[in-house]
Amino acid sequence: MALAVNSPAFSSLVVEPRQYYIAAVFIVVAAILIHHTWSTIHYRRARRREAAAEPGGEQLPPAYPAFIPYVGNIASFVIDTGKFIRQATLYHGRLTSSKITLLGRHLYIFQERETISRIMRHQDLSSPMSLYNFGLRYLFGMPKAGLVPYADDDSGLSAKPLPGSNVAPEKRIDHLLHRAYHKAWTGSNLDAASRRFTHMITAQLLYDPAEIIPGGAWTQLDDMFSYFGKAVSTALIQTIFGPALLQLNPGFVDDLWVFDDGLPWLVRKVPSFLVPGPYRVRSRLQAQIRRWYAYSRQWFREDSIGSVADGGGDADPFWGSEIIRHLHREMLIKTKSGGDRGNKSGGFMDSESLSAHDLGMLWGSVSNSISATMMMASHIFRDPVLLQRVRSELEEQHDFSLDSPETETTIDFKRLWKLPLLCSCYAETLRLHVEVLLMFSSPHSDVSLGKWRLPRTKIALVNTVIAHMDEAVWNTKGGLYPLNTFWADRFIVDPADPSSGPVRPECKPIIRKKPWFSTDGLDGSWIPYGGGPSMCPGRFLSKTVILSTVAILVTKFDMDILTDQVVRDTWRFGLGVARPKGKIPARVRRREAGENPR
Ligand code: HEM
Repeated sequence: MALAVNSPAFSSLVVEPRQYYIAAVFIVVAAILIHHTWSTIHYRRARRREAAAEPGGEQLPPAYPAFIPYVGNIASFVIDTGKFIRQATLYHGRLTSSKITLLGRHLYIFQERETISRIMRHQDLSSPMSLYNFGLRYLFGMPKAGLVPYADDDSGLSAKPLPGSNVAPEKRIDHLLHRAYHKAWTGSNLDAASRRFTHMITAQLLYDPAEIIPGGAWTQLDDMFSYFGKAVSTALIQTIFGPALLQLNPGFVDDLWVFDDGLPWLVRKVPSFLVPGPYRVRSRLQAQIRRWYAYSRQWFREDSIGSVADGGGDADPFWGSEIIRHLHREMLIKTKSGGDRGNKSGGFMDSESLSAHDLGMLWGSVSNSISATMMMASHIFRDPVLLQRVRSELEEQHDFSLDSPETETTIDFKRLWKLPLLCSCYAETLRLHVEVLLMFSSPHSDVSLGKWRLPRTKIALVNTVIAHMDEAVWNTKGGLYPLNTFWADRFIVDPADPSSGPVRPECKPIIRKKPWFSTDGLDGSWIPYGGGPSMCPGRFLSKTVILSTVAILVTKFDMDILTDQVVRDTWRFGLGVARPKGKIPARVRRREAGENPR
């Protein structure tokens, strides 16, 4: 029997397009839910197997559940990276390690303390070149040609190339750079740079020709963070890069701040047609750096090095310091015609790429140091008792007081390093505020990390925040000083008080007579500068920058911070030392010699 097309029976058999869509959506949702349930069951089983595993049994960290295969955990990772990593590495209240998937790419997050210690001691692990490539390309705008030497180098950063690598010694860009940084900021060069910095920051903070903060009177600052932060930027840039860069480009420091604000867009790879601002300021900064190159190439002479007016040591008024001269000698492509284009006969990159590299170095050193300095200062100024204790320690143990002469550099950075309370505040600031995802990789062979294994070429992540908040390690004095709060004395071990010190009382030796600053027992737990061969080479200069600036601020200024609403900017997670969201208004007063402490 034939069915008429326009009959009611026929139309009841016809499926409307809308019904197709509904069925398709239903199938997709069902598939997503099935995948999530399956991956959750798999994850839990793996965790149970982990708990039952014999000691020494080595396995891959289990995959953290995701809704959609391939896409994996990308949405949670991008929206709130810090929160997601915490969730992915906590199982039944215990820190652990997991594999996550981001658009088909597998990453391994390791968070147990013992595993972090092993990572930091492992000679085959160093920062992955893919990280450098990502940072230099997307954050600092290095052209593709400049990235090639990084991509080609799988030899690691240590003096001995990684087993399995065949990179020629002169092409080992990772090692050559790391060695140069190390030389720049240790030994006599570190002493000279520290002296230059303390000299310049004293000048920046104590001489205020525009009288923005006149002596004696209270002045309201719209944002104390940016006012004092700019002084630190200027002093640190001059210490490393010399005075010419800023003299030629008076807007450079302001541009660097604007760039810093835009970095969260760049790190998420949001294209320039959607957010043109950060790309524009980045190009402007690179052009300013190249203008400085041209000027310094023209005027620098070997006998410019070491002039007393520029701070002596390795300083010169054009390139600033030996590390910058070294980078220009060794990194820039050498050509027969003497410029940086034409027939190549050595070096790694042209001026355009080098200006992206230098922008990265400028930002990395300046942004982290400013944030750490201002966070440490604001913790001290917020607590009048602590402020008084820090002032007294500086006066009694360092002879640095309100009455110290301002006409010369009065800060002795080596003595600052010996002040237990100041150093404890410094270490506690970094514990509380450094938010970095450390990355490690082994290009040639799988790496054994105790109970876990990291496959070759895969990337391992360590979140400093989780390590810095590990209840199993850190001392809270029985819960009196929770780990999400600032406890100025956390890093002081007092022989008279068995419950003192940074690590839980049951795991520390007490051997001295006087209270002292200590990071003993914190392997894999206090890692603001990373660890192992790739640890931050600027950490010693950074400590001097932070301690000397805070010493001057607390001694020579009074400050009332006018807001309690300091909210951590989660949008910036992973970009170094966390800084507050929004401005920090403050009432500031220059203290005058001879006046009584408040
Ligand atoms: C509070 C301030 C600072 C913090 C928290 C910090 C932290 C870090 C971290 C976590 C790394 C990566 C380490 C790794 O890959 O394992 C790093 C690398 C680096 N830091 Fe710092 N840093 C600070 C200040 C400085 C300063 C002042 C300088 C320069 C004087 C500097 C120069 C560098 C350089 C050049 C690298 C790359 C090292 C390499 O390629 O071998 N940092 N820093």
